[in-house]
Amino acid sequence: MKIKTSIQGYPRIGEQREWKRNLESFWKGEKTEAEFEQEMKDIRLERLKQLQKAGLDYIPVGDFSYYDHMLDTAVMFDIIPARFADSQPGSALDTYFSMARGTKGAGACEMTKWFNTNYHYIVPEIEEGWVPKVAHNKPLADYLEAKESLGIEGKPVLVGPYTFLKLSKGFPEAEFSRYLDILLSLYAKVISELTEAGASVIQIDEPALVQAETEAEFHLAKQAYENLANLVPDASLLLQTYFESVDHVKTLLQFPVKGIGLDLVHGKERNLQQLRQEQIPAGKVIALGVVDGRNVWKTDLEAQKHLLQQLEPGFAEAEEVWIQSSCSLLHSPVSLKQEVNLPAELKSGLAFAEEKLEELQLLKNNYANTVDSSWEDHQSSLKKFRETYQKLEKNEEVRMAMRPVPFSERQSVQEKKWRLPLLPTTTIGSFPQTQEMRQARTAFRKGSLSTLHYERMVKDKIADWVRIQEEIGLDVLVHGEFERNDMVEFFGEKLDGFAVTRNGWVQSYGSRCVKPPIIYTDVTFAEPMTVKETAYAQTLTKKPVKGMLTGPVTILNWSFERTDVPKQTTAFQIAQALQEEVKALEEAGIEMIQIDEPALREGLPLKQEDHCYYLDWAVNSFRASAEKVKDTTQIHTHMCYSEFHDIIDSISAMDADVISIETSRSHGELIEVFENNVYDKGIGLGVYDIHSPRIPEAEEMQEIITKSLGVLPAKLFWVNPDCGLKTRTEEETVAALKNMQAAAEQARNALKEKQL
Ligand SMILES: Nc1nc2c(c(=O)[nH]1)N[C@@H](CNc1ccc(C(=O)N[C@@H](CCC(=O)N[C@@H](CCC(=O)N[C@@H](CCC(=O)O)C(=O)O)C(=O)O)C(=O)O)cc1)CN2
Ligand code: MET
Ligand SMILES: [Zn+2]
Repeated sequence: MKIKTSIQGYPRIGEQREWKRNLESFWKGEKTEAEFEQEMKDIRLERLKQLQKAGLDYIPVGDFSYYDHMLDTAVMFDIIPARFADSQPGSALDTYFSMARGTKGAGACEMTKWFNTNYHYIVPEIEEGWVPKVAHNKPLADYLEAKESLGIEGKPVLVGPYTFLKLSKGFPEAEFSRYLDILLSLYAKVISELTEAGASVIQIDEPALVQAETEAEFHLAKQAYENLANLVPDASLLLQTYFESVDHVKTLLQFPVKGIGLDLVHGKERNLQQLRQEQIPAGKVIALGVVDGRNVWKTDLEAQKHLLQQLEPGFAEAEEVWIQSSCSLLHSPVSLKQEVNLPAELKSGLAFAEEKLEELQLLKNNYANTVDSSWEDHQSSLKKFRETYQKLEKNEEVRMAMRPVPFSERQSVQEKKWRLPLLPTTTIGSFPQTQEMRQARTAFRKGSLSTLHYERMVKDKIADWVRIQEEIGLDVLVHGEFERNDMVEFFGEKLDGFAVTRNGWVQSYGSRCVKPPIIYTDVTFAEPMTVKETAYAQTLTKKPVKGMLTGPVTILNWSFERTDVPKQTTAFQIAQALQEEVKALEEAGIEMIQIDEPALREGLPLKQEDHCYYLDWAVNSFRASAEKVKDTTQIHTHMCYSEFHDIIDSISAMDADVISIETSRSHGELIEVFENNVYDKGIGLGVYDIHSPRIPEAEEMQEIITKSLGVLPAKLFWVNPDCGLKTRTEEETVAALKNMQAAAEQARNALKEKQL
């Protein structure tokens, strides 16, 4: 068996987030385009050198991006909405970033989650007037650059046509096949140029195939690849799937491509079961994801070796067997090298992107031979970790959780208690995190700023923003989350059972990164986490201050979770810990509490058949965190950045008194849901996009409010932005919120007039 190593992609951000810094300083105008491009090239080549040094047999090229690989693909095919083409006298790079971030004249393209990850992609908008063409063969440029600069024979990586179109919008659903054909001719051009330039294998990513659950859908994809094979008969394509199993492995093996890639970590059982029954056709390549590409745990190489050995008979005719990560390492932190503060026993159980490359190499080198000492070291440090942490001490019994009194009864007692105006205004929690605040936090961590000084700064910020909110006239205030680095990491630092890293950054969207905490043992409440800041804010105003927590499902989904404990067990443990925080807030007089669950939808399994089970335990975990409050205590939740249409019943089952939900980047598509689905609790539909620096006019927001009031009762409707404001400047925030308040007041007046 000829074993080769490969990965589907590697982090872009660099060991010290050089990539992020370069982007942000360019956006601020601190760098010329030429300087920016040069720095990006340096980062890109440095990264390739590293992959080369690691001894990978197939090095991905073209997965590097200035923002997002879906956006790259759209721009490559000249899929640029007219609003940008028209309003942009600048360079191609300006247009590219305008699509991602919006400009004064044109709202940004929609952004949404990449399958079930915390990575966001830019949704391509294929408009009526699109003239199909290959504007710029970016993978070719990247392939040639690697070859010419470093002598690397790279493996170009493309988002496949089926997946690309599945994730695009703007064209009629019924014309999917027609658009797919158009795209195929463009892909053929890109691929044939790559092949002519010498690319010996091209990875073509089709993660959407894991969601093709019917034979018909699979057939459509197969047909597309048959057409593509006719257009580029000489190309050597490796069709890569990941994040789940494929329902029809047998059919996939019949696609006219050189090789197929399967995920043997996520969707392991279903993929294995099918693979065991197949013989890989002669001359094909089979690529197996055996190292988890999106979690941080060391791979049990012994187990993976055993797995490969079991499968080996089916590979007798295969030309090559690739062992690789389960998906692109884009979703992994970069390197464990800098994690000097983690307990040794924990660190011995971890592997980040760089270490995962070593694992692949180890597995390859020790597959046939007797094992060497580095293999033994690897396995024994994994064993040390397991012995120290893996035993669960507190196996929380997962049980049904529910507030004792239904919303219909809570509503009237809450109305009496809170006496809010019609269409109350509020925000989602965070206010701008200034550079100053972040630097102070970093200094505080390092010990160069005293606790007293740091806490004073936080308090001052809270006081400033309570005043600003009162001046604007908002009805329900927040403290602003200035003490938090991130809505999940912050709780990871305070709860027991979590570890936080120093530099374990992962790209979330654009230049924005997150540092997911690591859940390595039982999760428990240690001490109040948010009471001090919230209660302080409440002393400064007569208006209600809404407490702000991150929900159990979101904490779980945005952390690196244990893979040996069922998710619902961990989620329920987190919920129990949060319940104590909720109680502490209530005792401190905070009786409006928001428990954010932006990641609830993203955690939805990719297969339809697994949805019910997930939603049941996820919704129940949320309810468990809020279960023990007084009837008058108003529980809010917040969700953003996802398609909510299909889970609206589960959202209702969360039983929050008020939900705020993102709508503006999807241009009000969510609003239509409420025409059929009666959502009968308080709801705020986001009236403006906070991820863009653009300041919305009051009229635009009033229009969204009016449209929403066509389908939702005014009595239940709240006015708020799409999400938290931590990424915006103070100036942008104040201006936008003033307009929002004006929009709400205009809408209130209009309602009153109607009633007269
Ligand atoms: N976990 C998570 N997932 C999420 C979201 C979220 O908020 N959290 N929101 C949605 C959108 N995603 C987002 C993801 C990241 C950020 C974001 O602002 N990230 C920051 C980092 C946040 C952070 O942890 N900041 C640290 C700062 C650490 C730091 O970089 N300090 C500097 C110094 C300060 C500076 O120069 O800025 C240093 O040490 O060098 C802190 O505040 O303590 C960034 O990339 O810039 C926003 C939204 C979906 N997924
Ligand atoms: C990604 S959801 C963010 C919710 C959080 N309370 C904030 O305002 O930042
Ligand atoms: Zn949000």
